[in-house]
Amino acid sequence: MTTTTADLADRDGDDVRSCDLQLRSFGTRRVFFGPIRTVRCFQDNALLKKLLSEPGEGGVLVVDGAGSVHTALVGDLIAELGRSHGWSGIVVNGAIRDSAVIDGMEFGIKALGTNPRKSSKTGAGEADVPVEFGGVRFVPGEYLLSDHDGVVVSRTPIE
Ligand SMILES: O=C([O-])CC(=O)C(=O)O
Repeated sequence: MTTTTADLADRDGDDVRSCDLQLRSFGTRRVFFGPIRTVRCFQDNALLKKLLSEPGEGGVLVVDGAGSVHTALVGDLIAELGRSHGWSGIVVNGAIRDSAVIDGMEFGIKALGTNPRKSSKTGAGEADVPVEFGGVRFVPGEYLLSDHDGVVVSRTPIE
């Protein structure tokens, strides 16, 4: 991977699909990319835990938690599930916890922030549907690159 999000912004100009949210970075993998899978949920993390327990095949899980930072959608155990199942990283429109541990993990996470309060575990939500936040539509099967400058989505694979 030599392409940066700034390269994609230059390539696509006004059409660049760059997320406007100023997400915080966690984990040692500060650059991650791959095909998109999605979960939409609200303060409930059973569904995303299920997906991260399946082979990730280098994908990026985009979690639309509706911007709620009231509960943590990801903690160190769920992050480790994703890392060990071959996911490249997770982008969360919501909060995480156990951030000190996650910061030492070879994994990539971007999230709005942190909150130690746990989420419910009913499985409510939807998987693999298009989600939208920060002015970007995240479409399952399209490609996402996250680096030091931001998060950008592309219809074509990023190399
Ligand atoms: O289980 C949770 O709700 C999140 C968590 O603490 C973890 O992943 O370690």
